[in-house]
Amino acid sequence: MEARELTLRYGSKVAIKQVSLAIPENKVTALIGPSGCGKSTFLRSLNRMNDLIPGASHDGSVFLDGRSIHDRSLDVVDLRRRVGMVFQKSNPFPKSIFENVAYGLRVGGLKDKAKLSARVEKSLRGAALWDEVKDRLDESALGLSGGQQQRLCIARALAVEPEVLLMDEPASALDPIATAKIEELIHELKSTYTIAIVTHNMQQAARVSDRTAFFYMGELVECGPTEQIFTNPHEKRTEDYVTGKFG
Ligand SMILES: Nc1ncnc2c1ncn2[C@@H]1O[C@H](COP(=O)(O)OP(=O)(O)OP(=O)(O)O)[C@@H](O)[C@H]1O
Repeated sequence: MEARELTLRYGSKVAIKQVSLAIPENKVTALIGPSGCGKSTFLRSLNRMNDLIPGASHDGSVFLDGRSIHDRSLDVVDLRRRVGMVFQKSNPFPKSIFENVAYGLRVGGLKDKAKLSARVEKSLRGAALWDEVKDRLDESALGLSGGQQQRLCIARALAVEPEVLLMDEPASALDPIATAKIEELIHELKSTYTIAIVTHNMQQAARVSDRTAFFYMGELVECGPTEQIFTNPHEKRTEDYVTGKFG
C-alpha cells in the first residue's frame, strides 16, 4: 500500500498533513509518535474507516496494488475485506468462538458447513489460538482471556483472507505474556500478510517491525528501516522522541 500526499481533516482540523508513506508487502511497518500526532488517523485512512466519522475529509491518495482506494468503482466492503483491522480493545461479538470467526464468511455468503469449519480452523491456527480453543468452539467468546480474545479478533480478521492487516495498539491492554504471544504472532503473520501497526511502545516497535515511521503533529517526520530509526535517525525530532526526551 502507499499513501501519497495524504491530508485528513476532521471538520476544519487537520489531523494528518501531506503524508507520503509506503507500506511494503510482507513487512511490518510500525507507526510511532506522541499522543494525538495522527497515527490512528493514518492507519484508519488505509481502509477508509475514517469515512464513517462525520465531517472527515481528505486530499491526496492511497493506493492498494497500484489502484486508488478512493476510486469510484471500488467497493468499500471489498476494500475492508482486503485490508483488515484489529483494534486496541478486543471486541469479540457475544457469540460462540466459532461464530465469531465464521461471521465475516457467513456475511460473504459462505454456507457450506464443512467449508466454514475448515476456514474457521485455518484462521484460528493462523492466529495461534486453535490448540487453546479447539475443544470449546461452541462456548462464548466472552469467556476467553483478554489475550485470547485479541487473538480471536485477529482470527476473525484473517478468516476473510485479507492482504493487509492494520493493527491499532493491539497489545496495549494485555499483560506481558499475552503481549509476547501477539508479538510472536505478528512475526509469523508477516510471511503471509502486509502489516501496519500503531504502537506507543517503542521496544515493541523495535522488536516487531521492519520499518518504522515517526509521526509528529500530523506530519510524517521520517520513515526508514527500524534499526536506523532507533540508532541513527536523520531528524533531530526523531532522535529526541526515540531517546525519550519527549512524548
Ligand atoms: N473522530 C474525531 N473527531 C475529531 N477529531 C479527531 C477524531 N479522531 C481524532 N481526532 C483528532 O485528530 C488528531 C490525531 O488523532 P489520532 O487519534 O489519529 O492520533 P494518535 O497519534 O493515534 O493518538 P493516540 O496515540 O493518543 O491514539 C488529534 O488531535 C485528535 O484529537
